[in-house]
Amino acid sequence: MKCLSPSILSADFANLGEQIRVIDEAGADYVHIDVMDGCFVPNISFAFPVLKAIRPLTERIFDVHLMIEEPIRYIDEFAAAGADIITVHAEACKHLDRTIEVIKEHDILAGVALNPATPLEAVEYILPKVDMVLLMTVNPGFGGQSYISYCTEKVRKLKEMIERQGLKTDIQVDGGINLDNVEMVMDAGANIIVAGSAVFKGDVAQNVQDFLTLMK
Ligand SMILES: O=C(CO)[C@H](O)[C@H](O)COP(=O)(O)O
Repeated sequence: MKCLSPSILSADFANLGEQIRVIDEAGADYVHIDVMDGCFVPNISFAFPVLKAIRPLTERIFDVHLMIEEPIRYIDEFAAAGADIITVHAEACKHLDRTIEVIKEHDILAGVALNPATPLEAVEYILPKVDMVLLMTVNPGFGGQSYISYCTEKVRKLKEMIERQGLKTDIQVDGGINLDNVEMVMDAGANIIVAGSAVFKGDVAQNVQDFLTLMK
């Protein structure tokens, strides 16, 4: 299953509700919600109040990417605010296994994310417990950066690791994905595509449709 997950970090916040309606009507599968704490990453974005405000606007999957230190402290709040998937960074968790367990207790999907330079071994043992691995393809913190080319090989190796373990874990890529490189990352094995600036710059509905056409 291939899914497009537009990152609202790049949306026009003054018209956030309207932008969510546009991506929903254009057929985006997920809404990617980047939560940043100014500590794990050098930027601060938004959290529960924004999730709660936009939750009634769409039934699309809320794909919540927590770029925060020790996310275990806030899993209950994000689940209550309407998250369908919560992804935490392996680098941000003292106890990754316990954090994943807490997400699963809410009967929602659990993901684990890795920064570009973090080796895949960091997820080897947790793979059977997670629904998705998010490979960052830029250094997290900001939209609009360029794709880091060594990440393509990393996606391929993750796909092999997943297959070796007999699993069907989703592979999400996030950062610098656009209409020119989306087929390359899908060929490498990614099936959940996050795109921020490539969706929200210009004609948002057309951009979603262009991605979905290439992702068929
Ligand atoms: O997680 C993120 C930043 O940390 C964003 O989701 C990501 O950068 C998407 O933005 P763009 O597609 O513009 O690169």
